[in-house]
Amino acid sequence: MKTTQPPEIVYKPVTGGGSAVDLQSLRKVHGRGRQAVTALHDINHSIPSGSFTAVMGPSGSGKSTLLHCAAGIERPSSGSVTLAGQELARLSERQLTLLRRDRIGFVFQDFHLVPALSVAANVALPLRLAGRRPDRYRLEELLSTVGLFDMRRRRPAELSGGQQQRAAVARALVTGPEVVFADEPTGALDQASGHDVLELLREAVDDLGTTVVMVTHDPQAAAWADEVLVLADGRLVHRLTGPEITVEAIAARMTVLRG
Ligand SMILES: Nc1ncnc2c1ncn2[C@@H]1O[C@H](COP(=O)(O)OP(=O)(O)OP(=O)(O)O)[C@@H](O)[C@H]1O
Repeated sequence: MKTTQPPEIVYKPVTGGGSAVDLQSLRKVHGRGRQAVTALHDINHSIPSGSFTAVMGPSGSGKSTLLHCAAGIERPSSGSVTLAGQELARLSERQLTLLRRDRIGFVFQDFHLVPALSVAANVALPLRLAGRRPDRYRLEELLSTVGLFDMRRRRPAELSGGQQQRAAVARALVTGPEVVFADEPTGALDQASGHDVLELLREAVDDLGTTVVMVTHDPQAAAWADEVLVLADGRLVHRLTGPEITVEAIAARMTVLRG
């Protein structure tokens, strides 16, 4: 019997100047009927390849929903998302899983490290899951970059929160992803540890050409970005770029929204 396999993804490399994430008329409704909540209304935005974007907005404004739709974790209700050159609606679940595994990195507020594995094994995990043998030299270089080489044999519980998050950033970068999505990566950290994590994300953009998209509540964290998107009630209500981005300007914008 002839079986029809979904075609493997043909990756279009995202080249300089292109967009890493493209959102067209993106709309997301959670739930149905009377329970329905429109979390995103008609969002149009392109995130340039090799840039650092911060997504801000009051609680419930749609930040996580935007991140999840852009990363292919949630399907939009309508509109389109193009991520790393792929229009997500055209991909099967398996293709989407492969795209996320091979081309995308994730960093979460609460680290999501595997407690039973060493730091080195946690960092190498995305490669193992992809059936790729980690290159020892590259892995050690990455562990050194995030300042964890000497701690590589420890378990996550033997690290501070900041060290755990640096391990999580290394894990997100180990496959050489085009886009890293970070959901409140400094939310559980003190200021000094948060600074270290933001510096690593900034270096990934500047040195490796990675695109970083980060949800944050913190104007200090958002000030590391090249562009700050501000959401309110599921709409993109403001953008700050370049010299407009200062901690004070971001904080002032958030204060206006909180009323
Ligand atoms: N699974 C869901 N089912 C129903 N409503 C949802 C669901 N997820 C989110 N929502 C609603 O969608 C809206 C946007 O939620 P979202 O989590 O994206 O906001 P957020 O800006 O990330 O909030 P926070 O800063 O509090 O994390 C909110 O009104 C929320 O209650």
